[in-house]
Amino acid sequence: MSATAAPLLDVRAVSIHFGALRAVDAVSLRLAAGERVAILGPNGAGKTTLFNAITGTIRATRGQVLFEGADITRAPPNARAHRGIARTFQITNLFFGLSVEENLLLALRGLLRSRFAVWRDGRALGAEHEVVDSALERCHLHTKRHLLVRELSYGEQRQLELAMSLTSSPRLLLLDEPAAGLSPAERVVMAQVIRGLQGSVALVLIEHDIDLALGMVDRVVCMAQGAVLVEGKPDEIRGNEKVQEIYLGRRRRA
Ligand SMILES: Nc1ncnc2c1ncn2[C@@H]1O[C@H](COP(=O)(O)OP(=O)(O)OP(=O)(O)O)[C@@H](O)[C@H]1O
Repeated sequence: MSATAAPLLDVRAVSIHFGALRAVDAVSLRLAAGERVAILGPNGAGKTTLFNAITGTIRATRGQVLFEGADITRAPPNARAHRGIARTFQITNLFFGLSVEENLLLALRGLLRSRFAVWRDGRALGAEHEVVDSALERCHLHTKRHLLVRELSYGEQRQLELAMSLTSSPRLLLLDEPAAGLSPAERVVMAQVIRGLQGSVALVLIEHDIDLALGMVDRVVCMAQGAVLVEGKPDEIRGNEKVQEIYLGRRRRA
């Protein structure tokens, strides 16, 4: 990030309290355009709560969240989505009896309802197909476009969730455990898809598989007990004793 450019995302000393519990305690996080950051940490560290404060499903008790310089601390999730922040759709939002392409068009039209008139001229239809083609390519689903969602493997359905999030052309995408429940082979594909997004969209991802996470991002923020314990590049995190103790050590004992 250059010294003068405003960060894409600027989380400033955000705290989130649930009664007496400080689930997130004065956490700051800055992301440049296109940067990819993983949030790691043991159960209860505050990862999901911080993530939700960025998407807007939880409001910060203290601190500020800025996106492209605008204060969105109090903005609801749909206003944040309109500004360019997306999170993955859940499989429960997919229409299993419709094709992959139809699901993507529905995601896109849901978003575009207010931008285009109900009727569409040829130019708008062409623009829609460009967005759908690009999402299919980027999520390795271009050969599956006419299949029904129920005919996809579980891994492909997760890829489709990601593709649907891309239809809004977000500048920041939040991924909550994108590889959870996938087979080893499906995890490899998901990691390729996520790495392939490099440069086009900034990412904040929570992932419990530390090796997978370290291979997908530029920077890692490791949280414990609501605070940032360590922050650094994947190689620095791999060799960090504190991280090994609280995270890798925990996993070795498991
Ligand atoms: N809505 C809520 N009300 C009360 N406490 C909550 C709420 N949401 C989370 N917490 C508590 O806040 C703390 C942080 O939870 P959070 O889910 O953010 O952790 P996490 O790092 O995402 O953990 P995990 O990896 O298990 O998902 C935990 O102690 C949790 O019990």
